[in-house]
Amino acid sequence: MRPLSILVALMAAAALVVGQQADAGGLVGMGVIGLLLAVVTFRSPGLPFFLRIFSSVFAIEYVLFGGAALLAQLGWWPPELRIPAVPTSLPTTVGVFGILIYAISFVPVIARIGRLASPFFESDEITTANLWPIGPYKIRLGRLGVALFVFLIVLNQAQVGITLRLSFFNRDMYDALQNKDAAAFWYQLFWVFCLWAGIWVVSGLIEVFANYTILIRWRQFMALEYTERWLSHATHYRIALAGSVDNPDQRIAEDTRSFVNQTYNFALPLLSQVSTLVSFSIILWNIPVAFSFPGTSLAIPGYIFWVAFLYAAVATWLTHLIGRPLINLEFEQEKREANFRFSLARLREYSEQIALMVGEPTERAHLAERFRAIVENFYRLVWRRLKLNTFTLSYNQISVVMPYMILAPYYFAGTITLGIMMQVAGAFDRVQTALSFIINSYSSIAQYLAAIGRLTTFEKAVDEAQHGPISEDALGRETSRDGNLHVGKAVLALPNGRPIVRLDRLDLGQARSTLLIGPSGSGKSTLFRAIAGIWPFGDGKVGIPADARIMLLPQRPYLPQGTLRAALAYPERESAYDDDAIRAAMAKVRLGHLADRLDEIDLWGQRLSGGEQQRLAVARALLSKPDWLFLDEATASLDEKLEGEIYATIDQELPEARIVSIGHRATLRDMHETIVTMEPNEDGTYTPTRTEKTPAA
Ligand SMILES: Nc1ncnc2c1ncn2[C@@H]1O[C@H](COP(=O)(O)OP(=O)(O)OP(=O)(O)O)[C@@H](O)[C@H]1O
Repeated sequence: MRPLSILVALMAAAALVVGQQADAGGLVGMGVIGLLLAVVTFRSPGLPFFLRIFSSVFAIEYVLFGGAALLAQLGWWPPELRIPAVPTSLPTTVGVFGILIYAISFVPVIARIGRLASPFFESDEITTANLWPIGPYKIRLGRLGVALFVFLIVLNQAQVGITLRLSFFNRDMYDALQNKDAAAFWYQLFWVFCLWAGIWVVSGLIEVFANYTILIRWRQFMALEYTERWLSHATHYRIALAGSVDNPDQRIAEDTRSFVNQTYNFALPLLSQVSTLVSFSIILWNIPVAFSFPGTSLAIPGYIFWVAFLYAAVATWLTHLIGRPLINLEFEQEKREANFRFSLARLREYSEQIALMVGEPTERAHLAERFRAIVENFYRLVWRRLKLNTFTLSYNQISVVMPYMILAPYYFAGTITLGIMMQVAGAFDRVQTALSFIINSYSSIAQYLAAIGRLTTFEKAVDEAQHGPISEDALGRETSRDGNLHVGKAVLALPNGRPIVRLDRLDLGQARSTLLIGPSGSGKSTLFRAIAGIWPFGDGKVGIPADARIMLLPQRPYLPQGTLRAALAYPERESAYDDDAIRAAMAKVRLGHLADRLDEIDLWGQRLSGGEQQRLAVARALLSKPDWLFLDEATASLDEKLEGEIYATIDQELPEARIVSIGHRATLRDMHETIVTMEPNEDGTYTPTRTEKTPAA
């Protein structure tokens, strides 16, 4: 950025010197703006990367256009080019844009957009791009993103240039019509129009391709990045426990898409609207139509421009007043839609349980309730949109005739030609469309802001789960040196802060197997969760032997989508174990009858019986051979005999592993060396206490 800011400063200084000598106010203005631009360009490394892209583009354009304007001023502009000389207003305008970007970066919502959008453009990931005619080549994803984005910015500005050129075609064509000059008319139509319209079409096609490419890559990057952060360190579980954000799935799937599309759909059109505004404003400013304050001879410079400007500015302000409540309504709508989807997904997941309980009427009522919430908010949205549309539609209609109403008296008086009137009508339309960009896209702005809000709260929740009050560090981990696993000086609490387990020290692993028993709700599973490092509420230390591999089998194991083999290998990949090892493990947990269906894809979580699912989970442990195996009522669905056999298998197959079980059955006592009981305290908490082992009755 530094070399660029020096270049800008040099150009500004040159403009000031030449401007001063030639007494050219335009050049002096360009120089002053340039100096300011040099300062903000110098400071722009402090901006989010995404905004820096814009500010660099403007700084480069300032230098290029500024150089051209300077040449023109010095009379060195080559006439052979047959291109009109660059006016000083062009570099001045892009300079103002550059300064504006810096200024708006302090607006909180813009800073937030910059922060959310930047990681894609900074990504170091290597990817393959297919660029015709070069073919596929490797490039950093961030670089590809920046290249495409800059290309699209420049293309958009070029398109503004083409529209500007076509507005002159309009003027010349109407003048030819008015003068009944057939040759000039056909020349304009065939040569001027066809050429520029052709360029316009081709640039539009290129834009569509570049646009879709950047959008899908950007979205892919964001969705994967959010998924990774959500999944790492059991963040998804902790966020759900803390209840800090609703529907994270919607945020990853829908809001990233909405953010990427809308950021693009606002940034570029906004840029081209502002460029349009500036370039067509110049046309309006120079229209030879005078208006004096009544009773005086004081003329208003740029009268038509001011009319267009005030007309659109007042309308934009009114739109904002009418449309503001849409932002919250859109936010609420998305939330209610996501709640409805979530309820449907849960119904599918618990389909069997619901069918067995004949819970369909209750489910139907619940779903109807959720949909009623959608409809309720939807009507509020429609009502608000109706109010907004009443205004915008009327406004758009009035805008069609507005310029003619203003200009007709001048045309009839012969002050302006038909061509000029038509050109001004077109320019008026462009200027007011550019200014009413906000008016016409207020609903999408509301949706955009809602998506930004949801992504920001999601990021905050992820951050808290990883570094804040509900992070892994809440119940700190340490390395145990004696080979045992211990929990020391700990208080485990509920999400609302109520303590449920207190203990000074609990050592596990001195005995090969330990059974944890106690009343229901006394915090046994919570203690397991704390040992696994996923319970964020409370205080204390959990000591784990270095490099110890821990596996925890819950009462209801999770079976992923896909083949039975994938379910057995989970959490490893499907191909992690060879066929023989898998079949042997299945036989040991009495699942041999399923050995032929290993590669069948099914909803295994709904297909297998509860006992089969629990044995499948034990087979995972046999395959993975952990150092520590925690079973949280992991065999509760088996009959006592089978449970005994499974424990004997674990004993035999994992001779090195330490086993810790939670279970209520008396027969389990015989299968463990020591017993730890959750003893009640006076304050309603429980403390795990080692107890004498008495044989089962
Ligand atoms: N996410 C949660 N939010 C609020 N309360 C919770 C949460 N998880 C557990 N609890 C509460 O914490 C207490 C201990 O639960 P835990 O599952 O640890 O008990 P447990 O001893 O394993 O019970 P059981 O023998 O019935 O399985 C219970 O009162 C339970 O309702």
